[in-house]
Amino acid sequence: MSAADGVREHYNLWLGRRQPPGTEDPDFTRLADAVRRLQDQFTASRPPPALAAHSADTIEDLVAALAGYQVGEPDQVAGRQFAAVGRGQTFVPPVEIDTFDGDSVTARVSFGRFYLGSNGAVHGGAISLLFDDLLGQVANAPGKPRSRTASLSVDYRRVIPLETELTVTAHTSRVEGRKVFVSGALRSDRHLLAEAEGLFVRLLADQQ
Ligand SMILES: CCCCCCCCCCCCCC(=O)SCCNC(=O)CCNC(=O)[C@H](O)C(C)(C)COP(=O)(O)OP(=O)(O)OC[C@H]1O[C@@H](n2cnc3c(N)ncnc32)[C@H](O)[C@@H]1OP(=O)(O)O
Repeated sequence: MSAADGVREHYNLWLGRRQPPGTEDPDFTRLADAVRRLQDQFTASRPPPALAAHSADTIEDLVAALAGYQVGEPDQVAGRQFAAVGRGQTFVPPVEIDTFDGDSVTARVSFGRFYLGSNGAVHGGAISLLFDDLLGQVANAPGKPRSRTASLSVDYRRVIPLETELTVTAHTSRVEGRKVFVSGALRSDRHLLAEAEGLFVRLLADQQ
């Protein structure tokens, strides 16, 4: 298997996996962290018009500079910086793994201002996003056949606070043929905040 195939094999599957050799990109990871901070600052800011216009000019220059370096999915580095919290991507909130035994994971997460829904609460879609990504990683743990989300159900038990360190857990609850059921929970230090049940269906050869 070539190095390129090795990267493809691990396409966006990071939990329990090492960074494929030769794919580390610390400068890109730093860029992703900066974009993430930009998302938070942008969402929270109310700049005067001149600063808004100047910021737009600056970002448009950056977009133009990056336009010359677009690559296809096999060569993408975003989301594949497995050693870094946030993985060099800016979509899923950064999850810091504490334990993972192949079937269950415990981790910490904090939602920045970018993920605000309203009235101080994290957007419900961001919670589903967190669960889909983490439960999906458990379903696709090393050595397991590839699977995709068929169904994801989230129960929102309490308002989820921004900018607060929370604990997120997930574990495989059962496997029935091609169906892998993964459960998840999000907790503060005092409360259960949300729970999720995911069904991940193992792919057939022609669905890979
Ligand atoms: C290359 C792969 C890479 C993996 C990506 C990793 C990225 C990591 C990113 C992180 C992770 C992010 C992950 C993501 O976000 S993955 C992205 C979001 N998900 C998708 O795009 C999946 C789209 N759907 C499909 O492709 C097909 O529907 C699949 C493949 C899922 C099943 O279609 P297929 O034709 O193959 O199977 P089947 O229909 O015969 O069903 C089989 C069994 O399943 C049961 N069933 C099915 N659906 C449901 C349902 N909704 N509720 C309850 N049950 C359901 C069904 O009754 C049957 O049960 P049984 O009768 O046998 O008992």
